[in-house]
Amino acid sequence: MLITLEGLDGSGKTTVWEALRERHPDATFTREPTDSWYGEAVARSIAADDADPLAELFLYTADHANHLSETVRPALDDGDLVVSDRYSDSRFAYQAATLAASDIALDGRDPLEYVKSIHAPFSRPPDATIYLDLDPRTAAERAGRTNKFERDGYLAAVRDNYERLIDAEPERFVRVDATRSPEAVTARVAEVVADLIEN
Ligand SMILES: Nc1ncnc2c1ncn2[C@@H]1O[C@H](COP(=O)(O)OP(=O)(O)O)[C@@H](O)[C@H]1O
Ligand SMILES: Cc1cn([C@H]2C[C@H](O)[C@@H](COP(=O)(O)OP(=O)(O)O)O2)c(=O)[nH]c1=O
Repeated sequence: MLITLEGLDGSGKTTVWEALRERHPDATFTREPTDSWYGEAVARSIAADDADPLAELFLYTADHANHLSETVRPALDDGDLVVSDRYSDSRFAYQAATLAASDIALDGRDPLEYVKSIHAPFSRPPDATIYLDLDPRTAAERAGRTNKFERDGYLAAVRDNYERLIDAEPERFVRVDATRSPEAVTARVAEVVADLIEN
C-alpha cells in the first residue's frame, strides 16, 4: 500500500513522517524530492529564483520517475507499506501554480490538468493521501520563508490546487487539521494510517 503525505511547506509533513517511521519500522519511508542526483538537480532548481517553470516541472518529474523505479515499485512489489513525504500531488499543486503565474500558454490547457496528464501514462497513484491542512500564512511562517515557494500568495494558489485535487478524488484524500499541536496531528495521522492498513 502506498500512502502519501501532502500539504503546504511547514504543514508538518516531515514531523509526522518521522513519528510514523518509529511506529512502522518495517515499512519503506521515502520522500520527494529524493536524495538521488535527480533530486539534487531539483534542489538546484528550487534555489534558482529564475528557473524556467517547464524545465523545473520536468526535473521534478524526472526525479519522480526514478523514485518510482528505484524505490516505490520495488517496495510495493515486496508487499511493503510505503509512506512518501510528498509525491505526485505536490507537482499537481505546486508546478500548476508556477505555470499559471507564468506567461507560458500551454496551448490553452489548464496547468493542473496538463501536469496530471504527463504523469498519467507512467506514474503509480497513491492508495491514500493524508492532506495536512494549514492556512498559507501559518505555513509560510512555520517554514521560515526560506525558499521561493514559501510565500503566502504563492502558497494560497498551491492550496487552491490541493482543494481541486481533493474535490476530484475525495475518496483518496484524508484531510487532517494541521493547526493543532504536533502531538495531536501526529496522533490523528497515526490513527488514519492504522485504519488504512487494517481495511
Ligand atoms: N502541528 C504543529 N504545530 C506547530 N508547529 C509545528 C507543527 N508541526 C510541525 N511544526 C514545526 O513547523 C516547522 C515545519 O515542520 P515540518 O514537519 O518540517 O513541515 P513540512 O515537512 O510540512 O515542511 C518545524 O519547525 C516544526 O517543528
Ligand atoms: C516534491 C515537490 C516539491 N516541491 C516544492 C515544495 C517545497 O517548497 C520544496 C522542497 O520540498 P520539501 O523538501 O518537501 O519541503 P518542505 O519540507 O518545506 O515541505 O519543493 C514542488 O514544488 N513540487 C514537487 O513536486
